[in-house]
Amino acid sequence: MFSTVFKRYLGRTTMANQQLKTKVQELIKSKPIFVASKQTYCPYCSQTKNTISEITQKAYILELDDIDEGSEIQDALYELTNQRTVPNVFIGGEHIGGNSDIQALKSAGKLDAKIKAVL
Ligand SMILES: N[C@@H](CCC(=O)N[C@@H](CS)C(=O)NCC(=O)O)C(=O)O
Repeated sequence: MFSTVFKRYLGRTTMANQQLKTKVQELIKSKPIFVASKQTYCPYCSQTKNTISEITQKAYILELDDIDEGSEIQDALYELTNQRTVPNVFIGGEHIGGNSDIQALKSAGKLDAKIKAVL
């Protein structure tokens, strides 16, 4: 009995996570710039958002600490990118990485063109 209930619960959970993962994948594909962020305590997120906002206001920003499904979305992003930390940035559907990757692109003089190419 317990095992049946547990399996049903697990099955639903897996399905929900798969649906969420698919939703996240769709967002990443459809948004020119996608940033998973945490607004309450993450200085790396602030720096990334500031850097991107110097180039465009069109970034799609998901504040994971501001939404109910935030931690499940963080799990989905981990499965998709092997990166659990925020910020987690995609440009034109391509996984860029975190703030250090954004700052490295900026320092190399490549961020501006990379962003403008997908807008
Ligand atoms: N090297 C990373 C550092 C990012 C980082 O450490 N982010 C922290 C928040 S400031 C994090 O994701 N901690 C785990 C969590 O919040 O779940 C980068 O450049 O983006």
